[in-house]
Amino acid sequence: MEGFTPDGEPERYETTTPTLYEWAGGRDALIRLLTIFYGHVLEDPLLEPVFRHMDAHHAEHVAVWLGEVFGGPAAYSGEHGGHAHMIGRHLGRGITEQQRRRWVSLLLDAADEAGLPADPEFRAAFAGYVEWGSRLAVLFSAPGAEPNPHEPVPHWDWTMPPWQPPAP
Ligand code: HEM
Repeated sequence: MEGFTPDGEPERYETTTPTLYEWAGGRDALIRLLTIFYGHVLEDPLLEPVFRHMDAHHAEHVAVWLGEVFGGPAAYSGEHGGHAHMIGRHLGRGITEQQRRRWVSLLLDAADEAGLPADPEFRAAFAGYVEWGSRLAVLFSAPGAEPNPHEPVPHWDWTMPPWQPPAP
């Protein structure tokens, strides 16, 4: 990475950028986030009918998915059926744009409530993924959609890495 000395001279230094998973707080933080989120989903008139019969472990499974996407353990691929399984859970559901918007809005609110890092860099990456992924969910769920089940679980990264002080 390149920075500048106090005299304005270029200076090179090494930093290790943490994964989004680590920055978020790891598994516990994601479980807290998704538990809070799906609690609110079930109180929401637009989303409750969609999630009324969700699996008892749904929040945990989506936390594991997000963990893998954000650079944590590849546990969704290893233990939960990977990308193909996630796609299969959305097929034929006909998710509307209004429902997608509400889903995104509640998840961003839940990030505050769960105390996820509020720095602009983390939230930009988080919101970017949620916007992208939720639009894909709408496409996967549309009548006649035939998404490719062989794709791997996506990996999301910083759009703008967090600033970290140079190593001494
Ligand atoms: C970034 C966006 C999204 C991600 C990452 C995501 C992720 C997932 C995953 C991983 C599963 C499978 C969970 C398991 O293995 O048991 C799932 C299921 C499901 N998703 Fe999504 N999803 C997204 C957006 C949405 C949206 C916008 C809706 C609807 C408004 C939705 C509705 C559902 C439903 C109804 C299920 C099945 C729940 C059950 O019966 O257990 N998803 N989602």
